[in-house]
Amino acid sequence: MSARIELENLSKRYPGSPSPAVDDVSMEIRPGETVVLVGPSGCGKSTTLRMINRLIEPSSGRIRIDGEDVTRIDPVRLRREVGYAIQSSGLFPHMTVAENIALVPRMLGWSRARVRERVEEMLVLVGLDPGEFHGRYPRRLSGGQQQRVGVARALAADPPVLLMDEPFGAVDPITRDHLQDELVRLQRELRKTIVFVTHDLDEAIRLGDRIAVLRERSRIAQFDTPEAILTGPADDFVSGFVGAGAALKRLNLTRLRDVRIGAFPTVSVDDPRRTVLGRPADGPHGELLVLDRHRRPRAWLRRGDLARAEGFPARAGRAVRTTVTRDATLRDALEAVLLDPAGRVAVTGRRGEYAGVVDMGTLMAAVHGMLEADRAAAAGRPREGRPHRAERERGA
Ligand SMILES: Nc1ncnc2c1ncn2[C@@H]1O[C@H](COP(=O)(O)OP(=O)(O)OP(=O)(O)O)[C@@H](O)[C@H]1O
Repeated sequence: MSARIELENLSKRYPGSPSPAVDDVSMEIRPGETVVLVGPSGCGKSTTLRMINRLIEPSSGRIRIDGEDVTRIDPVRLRREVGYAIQSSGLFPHMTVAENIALVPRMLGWSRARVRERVEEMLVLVGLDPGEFHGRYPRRLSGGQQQRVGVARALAADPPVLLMDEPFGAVDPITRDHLQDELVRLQRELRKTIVFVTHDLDEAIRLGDRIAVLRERSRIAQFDTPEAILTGPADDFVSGFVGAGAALKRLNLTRLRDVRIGAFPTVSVDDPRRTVLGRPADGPHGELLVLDRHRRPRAWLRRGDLARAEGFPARAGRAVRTTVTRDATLRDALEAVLLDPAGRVAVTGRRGEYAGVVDMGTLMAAVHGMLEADRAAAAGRPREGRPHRAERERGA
């Protein structure tokens, strides 16, 4: 369920301000896409966003959701149709996690049983164990957990539109990366129309199907795909904002699931010694990867390890310490490969099962492929029919 959002000559002048905070903005956001508004502090991103759910009334112009003027939609229905998540989660401190999530469904008059069921469902969706978190108060949650509850609350009434104002702004960088990945995963399932505000370009690149780079008074400097903005900034303002390292930033655009990962020789802990000895360690690193009974990467095995180990192969080799998931960006994978003493890292699927091995060779081949595609695009090949980010990542 998703909806089209149209902003039409939208302006906002705060009382007493000499100039408008938002000046004559028009844009169309397609159903099911994630649009990120990015721009320097004070340029009017939040004001623009909050006019969509009427937390702020426009001075002039119009906003339509699926063709309907939002000023005509009654406030209760608007809450149902537009979820809203903000920095520092905005949870009510005197309410439990469950009560916070139940807020809009209750307001809509859902039955107790339905509300209870929905709360559980939302907690599972954002990766929190209902038994553990249901009755907790927000002050007893970490920053990242609070943000998850904030997202669960915004999604509780299954709104077609989700507005997010720097929702991950207040958490540490690692948690933030994680929450961004989770949002990409959620969006793959939910396909909401999301408008997301941030001043962090990397976040915009990771999350946006399209990015609107805003300058002062929310004027649109460029509104396009992340690739187009990175490879063809419209003017000096955008290139200044994109800054140096555009090629490196591109690594954030691609996930391991989208690139070819070469096969690597593997054996199982249950394989008899003879089978393992018969298996040449013929990978690019002269190693075999030992998988446990659930096919999870367990140890790297070299020729020399074969003779030494007792209880072989279960206790042989070097334990696998770092893995990356297929949802990791190439940048995350590059970081892991650079930090790995042997320059290779095992890739895993959702349940930790083996999915391949990446090394510099894999990453370079992927980057070269991307650059070639860029050159082809620059040579004027049509880009119509470009699938949404979520579809691209599903491999559609
Ligand atoms: N309630 C208000 N009254 C008067 N001026 C306001 C009000 N809220 C925001 N402004 C002004 O409007 C402009 C845009 O603010 P807004 O919060 O929309 O920007 P932003 O791009 O979201 O900024 P940031 O990234 O720093 O959150 C700023 O100059 C701000 O000072």
